[in-house]
Amino acid sequence: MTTTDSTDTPDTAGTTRKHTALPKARILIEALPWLTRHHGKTVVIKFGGNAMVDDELKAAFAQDVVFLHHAGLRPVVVHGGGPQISAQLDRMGLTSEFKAGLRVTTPEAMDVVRMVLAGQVQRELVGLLNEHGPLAVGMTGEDAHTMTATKHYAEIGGERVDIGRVGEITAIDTGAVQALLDDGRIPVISSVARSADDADAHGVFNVNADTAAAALAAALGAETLMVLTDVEGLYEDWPHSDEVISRLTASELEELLPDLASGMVPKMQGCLHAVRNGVTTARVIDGRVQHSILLEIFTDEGIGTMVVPDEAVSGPEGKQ
Ligand SMILES: Nc1ncnc2c1ncn2[C@@H]1O[C@H](COP(=O)(O)OP(=O)(O)O)[C@@H](O)[C@H]1O
Ligand SMILES: CC(=O)N[C@@H](CCC(=O)OP(=O)(O)O)C(=O)O
Repeated sequence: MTTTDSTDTPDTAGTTRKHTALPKARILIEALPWLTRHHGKTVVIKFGGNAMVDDELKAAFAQDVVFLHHAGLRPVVVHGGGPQISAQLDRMGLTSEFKAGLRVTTPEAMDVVRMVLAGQVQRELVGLLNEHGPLAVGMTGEDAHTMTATKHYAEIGGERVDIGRVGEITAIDTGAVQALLDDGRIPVISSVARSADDADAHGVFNVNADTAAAALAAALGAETLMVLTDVEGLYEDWPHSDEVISRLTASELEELLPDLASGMVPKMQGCLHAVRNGVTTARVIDGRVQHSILLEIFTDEGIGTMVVPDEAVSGPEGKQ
C-alpha cells in the first residue's frame, strides 16, 4: 500500500504531532493567567520613530496590537517619528537641532512635524492595522481637545531656553479616545497638541511622543504604558555597558533620572509620571524584536525595563 494517510501509521504520525504540538500548547497555556489579568484593561503603546526600522517590524507591530485588541485588551497607540521628521526637514534644506532632547521647533518646522506625524507616519500605521479589519482610527492630540499645551522652555545649565513651538501638556480630554475604545476601535494618536492660549487659537505645539503617551496613559487610567524603542531597555551604565535594568520602583527611577542622557530622559520621565499617576506598570522594550509586545504582555519572563509604583505587588510568576 502506498498511501501516507495518518490512519495507516497512527503511532509515527501521532508521536510526531504530539512532539510539535506540545510546546505550542505550553505557550498558549503560559499566556492564560496574563490573558485573564489584562482582559478589559487599557494599554497605551508608544511606538518610537527609531523602532520603525523596516516593513516587517511595522507589520509585526500591527499584528501584536490587533492581537491585544482581540484578546480583550483596549490598546491605544501613540506614535513618534523623530527620524522621519528630520529626514523631511533635511529634504527641504532645513536643519534639525535638539536641545535637552527636544527638537527646536520653528513655525516652519512645526508645519513639517505636523505633516510628517499626522500625514505620513500615522497614516501608515493606521493602514497596517486596518489590514486586519476596520479597527484603527487616526487622530492628533488636537482632535476633540484631546491634548492641550502651553509653550515649553528647556532648562539648560539652570537657564530657561526658548526652543520654539514645543509644548508642555496642561490638559487631556480623554472623551474621544474612550469613545473610540468603547466602539471597539484602536486609536492611533500623533503627538501634536492644541494651544491653551485663546490668542493663539489656531496654534499647535510639537510634543515629545514619550511625554504625550505617558500623559495620556495617566489620564486614561491605563494599566500599562509600553514604550517601544531601539534599545533593549534602560542600560545601567550607558554607553559603557549594555546591562539592562529589568525592574525599578518609582523612587529608584527618580534617583537615577539626573544621570540619564538624550532620548532616555523623556522616556523615563514619562514612565515615572505614569506610575506616579495611577498606571500599574510602565515598560521600555526593544521595538526591534519582532512581536516584543506579545512577549512582554503574555509570557512569564517579560523583556526590557519595567517601572512599578513603590507599593507594587508582583503578578503571576513574579512579573507585573
Ligand atoms: N541609559 C540608557 N539606556 C539605553 N539607552 C539610552 C540610555 N541613555 C541614552 N540612551 C539613548 O536613548 C535612545 C532611545 O531614545 P530615542 O532615540 O529618543 O528613541 P525613540 O525614537 O524610540 O523615542 C537609545 O538609542 C540610546 O542611544
Ligand atoms: C518636541 C519634540 O522633540 N518632538 C518630537 C516628536 C516626535 C517624537 O517624539 O518622535 P520619537 O518618539 O521617534 O523620538 C520631534 O519633533 O522629533
